Amino acid sequence: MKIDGKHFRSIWREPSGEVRIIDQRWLPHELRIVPLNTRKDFADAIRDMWVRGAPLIGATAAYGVAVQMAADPSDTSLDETYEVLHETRPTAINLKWALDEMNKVLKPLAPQLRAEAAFARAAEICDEDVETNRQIGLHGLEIIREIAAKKGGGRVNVLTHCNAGWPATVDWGTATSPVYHAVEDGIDIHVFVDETRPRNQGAQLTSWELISHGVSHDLIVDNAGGHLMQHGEIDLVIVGTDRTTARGDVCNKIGTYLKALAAKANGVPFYVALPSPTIDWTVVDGVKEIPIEERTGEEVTHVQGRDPEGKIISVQISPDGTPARNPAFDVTPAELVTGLITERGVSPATAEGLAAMFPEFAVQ
Ligand SMILES: CSC[C@@H](O)[C@@H](O)C(=O)COP(=O)(O)O
Repeated sequence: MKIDGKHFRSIWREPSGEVRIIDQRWLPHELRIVPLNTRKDFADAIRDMWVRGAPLIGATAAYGVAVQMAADPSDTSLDETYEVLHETRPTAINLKWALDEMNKVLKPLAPQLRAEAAFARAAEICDEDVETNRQIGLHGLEIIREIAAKKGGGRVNVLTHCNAGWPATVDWGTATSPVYHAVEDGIDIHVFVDETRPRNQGAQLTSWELISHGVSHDLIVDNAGGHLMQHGEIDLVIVGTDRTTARGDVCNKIGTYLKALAAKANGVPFYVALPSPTIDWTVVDGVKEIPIEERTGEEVTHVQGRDPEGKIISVQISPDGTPARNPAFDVTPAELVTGLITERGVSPATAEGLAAMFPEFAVQ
């Protein structure tokens, strides 16, 4: 998508061979592009959220393997790299998926052939992500078109949580892709953006990308969604996911579950946009089985923003020494999900629905 009219992906390889990312810690206030040169750079970038969002975490890990293969293509190095990158963040399954994809290609190869093959597969993973998200957008567009038609062409209001936009993927985004396609289709569409405490991905990233693309939106506090639904101001919810189970339980940014409950209580359709690498076919009960990342309490006791001089600063908002819990994700049970918007179409959030859509992956 575009920044100041120029097309960007969230990760790319320069003609010189260097892998670069947008360091998302400074958005929306500063656009900092940084190279990732070593395995440690890649691990730090994922763990400390220079990059974030399930699909982008996977793509970054793939390039991390490639860069390490250029430095040391031995079996030991390949195995260690899997471990080092895998332990950076526990919840998004795309990380493991991408590392497994890399291993599938690299393990059978002689070490001297690994670097080139690794860069080629990492580039493919990125291209596949872009196309997958484009397809998700087209399937999501059908849902939005139907709602627009029911409203006689009136404004379609979408609520979204966290950032499941293009900075969370290689391009297009998952939850935002249907929105961008709707805009292109000429549909009058408006997005309510949950700020998404504690890291404020909605306030800092979703608002930023929607402004950049001229998409009508309002930033709202996390607790406003239920009120807006009660008053008929939301037509549908679309969120992303970090891991979806074989029966359609959806793990996503903390707070998603509360939005799903409010949507159910108010008869608002609740959709989840997901590329198939986000499905963990080995897991059924999301609440019991998905590891939920616990991040530092400092993300809760402090907020980051720009001061009047334009400097990016962190401000403490609670008393000194306040203990804080910071679970980063929650699980929305499948029965609260209206549908899963995948690259192959919209599936019901059921084991049967997902297995019918992806028969080659479903565990029998
Ligand atoms: C397309 S992204 C879906 C999710 O990855 C997104 O909504 C989300 O929860 C991101 O969490 P983050 O902690 O910023 O990596």
